[in-house]
Order: sequence, then C-alpha cells, then structure tokens
Amino acid sequence: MHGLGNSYIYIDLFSFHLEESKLAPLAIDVANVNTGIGSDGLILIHPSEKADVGMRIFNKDGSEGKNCGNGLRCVAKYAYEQGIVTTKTFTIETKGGNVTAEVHLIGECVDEVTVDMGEPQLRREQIPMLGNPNERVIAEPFPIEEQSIEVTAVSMGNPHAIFFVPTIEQAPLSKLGPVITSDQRFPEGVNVEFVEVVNKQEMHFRVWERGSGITQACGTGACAAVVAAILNGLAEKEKEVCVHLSGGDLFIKWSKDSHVWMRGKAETTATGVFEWTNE
Ligand SMILES: N[C@@H](CCC[C@H](N)C(=O)O)C(=O)O
Repeated sequence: MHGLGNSYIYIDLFSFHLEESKLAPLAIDVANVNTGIGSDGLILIHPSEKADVGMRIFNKDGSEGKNCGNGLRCVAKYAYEQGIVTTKTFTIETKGGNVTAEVHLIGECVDEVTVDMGEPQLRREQIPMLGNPNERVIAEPFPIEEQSIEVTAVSMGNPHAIFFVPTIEQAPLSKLGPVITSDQRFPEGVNVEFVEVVNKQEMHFRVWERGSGITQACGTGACAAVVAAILNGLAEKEKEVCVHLSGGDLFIKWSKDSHVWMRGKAETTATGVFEWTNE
C-alpha cells in the first residue's frame, strides 16, 4: 500500500506469526526492488491490547521507526476494509504512542483517512537532540559542512529536523540529507525535511527519511513541518495547511488543544504471497 507514493509492504499478523529476529532482515529483503518487491520498508498490522489495532514500521535498512503517518492511514484503510474494525473511528497503537483514525469512504472503500496524531513533543530530550534537555529547538543555528543553516526540531513520536529554504528546487536534499540524518547531535538519527513556505496555508516539502533515504512523502514529517512553521511564525494554529509533497498533498492542522491532525489518501497497490528464504 502507499500514501502519496510512500510505499510499504504490509503484513497482517492477525492470523500469522513472525519471529522477532526475522523482522529486520525481512524488511530489508521485501524492500529491495531487484530481489524483493520494492518499497520504503515494511509495516506489520498486529493485534493490540492497548488499541483497536497495532502497527510496527521498519525502514528500508531494517531499522525500526516509532511512527509513520502515511503508514497509519494505510493501516486504517486495511483494518476497516478487512473488517478488523467495524466503526469508522478507531485507535491504532504505535511505538510512538496511540492515535485515533477516522476513515472517509467512497462506497465501501476507504478513500481518505484523518488521523489525530496527538501532541508534538518539542523538548530536546524528547526529540532526542543533544543539549539542554528542557530546551526547545526553534530556528537554532546548525553548522554543517562549512555552512550554518537554522534547524527546528519536532518529535511526532519520531524525530524530525526541519530546515526552511527560499525555494524547494534549491533544497540540498541529496547533499545534506544523508549527512544530517546520522549527525551525532541526534543520538537516534533524524528524519530531515526541507520546507518552502508559500503562505500561511501552503508549503512545499521534501524529505530524507531516517533509514530509507529520499521518499515521495512522509506523514509525520509533514505534521512536524507545519508545527515548525507555526513555531517560527510562518503559519497559524487552527488553520489547515496544504503540504505539497513529491507524491501529492496532505492537509495538516495544529489545533489550539495542541493536537495535530493529518488528512490524506491511502491506496492499495497489490495483495499477494511473498516467497522468502531466510538463510
Ligand atoms: N514515512 C513515514 C516515517 C517512517 C519512519 C521514519 N523513517 C523514522 O525512522 O522515524 C511517515 O509517513 O511518517
């Protein structure tokens, strides 16, 4: 399935068991476009004691992420269409916390999903980012490769470093993405986003994802970008922002009660059986 071209192979663990030690190698193998299926990683849909359904996400390199915005919308679509849940609003457990999803139907099929992504976490220790644990990181000078750019850091259950640029075409994504994602100032690595703000309700967005590299879209990243824009006075709370990603648009709102809302498409590409020999 994919959300705006951010594609994962989804495995339904409601009737199937996978050993923990096999998960990282399986993610690497299914994601390989030459010898596997080809995707940005692997997502497990599993029974949960804390929510109506559970989700785990593994990046292309086998590392586990704690949250995935595009994945949440796809899990919501799958859970509703397969009858795992029977109501249009339900909860999903992630390693970054529980969220609430609402599916929007065309006929019997889920077309769009709105997710209450919860509250962003802004203190350095929550990102995590080195420095004073209680401080926020807003437009902080970030020396890198003999230049200094300004970073705003936001956690949406997973870490994001946001850099505002004058034009998205000139964003140094391929040059700085792979360097910043493993910069030692972010002890757990970071998802790197470049953002051009068009106006208070529209922005362009490009991402280098931790563990996967350039992807067409990142849902948690788009939420983090809107939060970062508001923290920098470039957008406003309560007003929906249209975020243009490489794979399409997401609609994000940071409410006065501090919850972040994400709305966008979720699509199924194919279903099938993956022949896997793990030597
Ligand atoms: N594509 C995702 C985020 C996936 C996890 C991320 N790479 C991480 O390691 O934190 C999204 O849509 O949010």
